[in-house]
Amino acid sequence: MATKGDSIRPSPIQISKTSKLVPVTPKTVPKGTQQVASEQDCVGMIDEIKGSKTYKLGAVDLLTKKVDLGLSLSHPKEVPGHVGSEVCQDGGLPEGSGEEEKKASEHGISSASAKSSDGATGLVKTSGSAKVGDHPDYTESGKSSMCRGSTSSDVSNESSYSSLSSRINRPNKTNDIRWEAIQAVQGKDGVLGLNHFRLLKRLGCGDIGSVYLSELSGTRCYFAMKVMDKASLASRKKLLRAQTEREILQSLDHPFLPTLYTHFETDKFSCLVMEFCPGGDLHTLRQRQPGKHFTEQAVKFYVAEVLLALEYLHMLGIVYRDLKPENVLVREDGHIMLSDFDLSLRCAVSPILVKSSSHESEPLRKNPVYCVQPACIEPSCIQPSCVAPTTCFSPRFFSSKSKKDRKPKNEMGKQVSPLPELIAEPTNARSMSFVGTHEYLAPEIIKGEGHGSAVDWWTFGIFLYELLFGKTPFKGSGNRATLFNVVGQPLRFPESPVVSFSARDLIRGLLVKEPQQRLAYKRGATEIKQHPFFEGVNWALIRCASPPEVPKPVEVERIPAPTSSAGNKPAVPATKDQNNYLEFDFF
Ligand SMILES: Nc1ncnc2c1ncn2[C@@H]1O[C@H](COP(=O)(O)OP(=O)(O)OP(=O)(O)O)[C@@H](O)[C@H]1O
Repeated sequence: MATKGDSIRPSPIQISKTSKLVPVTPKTVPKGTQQVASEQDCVGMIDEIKGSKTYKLGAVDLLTKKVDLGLSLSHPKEVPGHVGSEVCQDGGLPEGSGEEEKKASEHGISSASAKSSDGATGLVKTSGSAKVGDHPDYTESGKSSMCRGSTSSDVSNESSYSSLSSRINRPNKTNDIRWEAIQAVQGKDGVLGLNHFRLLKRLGCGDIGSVYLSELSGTRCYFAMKVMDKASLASRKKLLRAQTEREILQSLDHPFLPTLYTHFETDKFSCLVMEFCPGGDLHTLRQRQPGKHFTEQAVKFYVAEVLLALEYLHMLGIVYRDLKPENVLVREDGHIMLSDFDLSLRCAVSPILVKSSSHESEPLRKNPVYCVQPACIEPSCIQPSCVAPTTCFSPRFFSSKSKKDRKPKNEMGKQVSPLPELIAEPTNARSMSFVGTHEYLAPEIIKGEGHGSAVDWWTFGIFLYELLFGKTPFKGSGNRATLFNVVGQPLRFPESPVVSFSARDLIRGLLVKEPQQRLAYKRGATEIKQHPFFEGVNWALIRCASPPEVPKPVEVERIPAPTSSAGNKPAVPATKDQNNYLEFDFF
């Protein structure tokens, strides 16, 4: 949600492996961490990318020249960072939730998802405002709905699937009032649809859809609903991306990753209902800091949480591939949520328990403790309850003691690493896709050498650098120059702000151009957690630590719903064809 700020990045790029990316040989682009690639080498490399068919479709036009495609967006103010390859074609706000079935069907909502006749009752007819985060009045238990299937005969297969998927047990959501509210409505009405929600405000627009702040009608439970226009996805060949994102979201249950409360389809739209993060994203938050960079303590907090999220994803065989501050959202409690999985790669993973909770160190190649299935790429194969070690955090996150008061290292070791050590690094994954955001692209992606999970550790290094210094290390005057720098320029640190030796040392370890030499290549997040930068972090309990900043509750204006006599204005916003989104027209 990088709506403001001085550095608006282009949207990520993606060229699938079917594009004719010709890997650059070591001869053309020198390997090694400190070698400098000549401009000629990189020109050759980029020309080869440019020559591919996919390039001509637009995605990598960003490498060499600015394309205006993204500038035709209807809401340029709301979608900065998206001057990239694709126009946001989500078709605007979907049909009015809570509107009568007739109107809904006129505008493309299937009778299945719009069938609830009490949709209108969900419209709040009082004025005033409510704070997001207030506990809802809603008290009905959803538990009885857990085993009830949809009774609707006209729901699509996908809708039925979504209602089933939302019943997956998620231990992290046991006491979540939103979860219960969704379950209760599902139990009452069967499959959820747009008519169950009030779309209050557009939060932003990505490459494959728009995200709206939504209220589950009558519950004061707020969600972020990602709405994707299916026809647009199909015509732009983005269906697979959308499906990947949905399947990944369905498999997650982690405090720093999004909860997918439900998913449903209408004739026209595919909708993902997720947790709403009122704190915006770290890119926007960083711009508000003095000097436009975070303090080292704040950085330690944010990157530690991101690290745990990445560790969990790797355990599931998911290479995230798009880490950047824009994708790290701040929840209402100030903790983070990594969002946006449409560029992620799913692959096989073979977790190895290298150390049990005592300090044994013999590698256990069988995995009796964890039940992540080796080589299982289907999220449904993974039991969320098997990954408990990554879900606990520390109330005393930062060591507040002075150096002389600190316990000897071995005692600290006992305090901070009592957990078993598990390596679940999908290092053998190989993708030839050209995906990511220029300033964050790993050298092996740019060189087309094939990449695996080590790209996430590279981007983690860039992310750490940007939060600390307020800029990324290899940014050039344009995208092309940035790519040259990533591949060939050595890492340098600015003189200010002053950053600790351990932070710089960690960045140096992560931003090694050769993936095999990079920190965490072999043992994943475990290697990073043990770096002195994180000394004193109690990984098991970070969730209870005080965040650097807790967002103010968002005021949601309760605009009275129009009565049926106020019908001279359309109850739904205009579509993009009318080139005029009327977001608040109805609400
Ligand atoms: N759960 C959420 N809570 C609050 N805002 C969100 C949430 N999810 C997404 N957003 C905001 O909505 C906007 C669109 O998000 P979305 O994930 O669709 O795309 P994106 O991250 O901009 O990029 P991409 O093009 O890779 O999909 C972003 O600005 C994001 O910050």
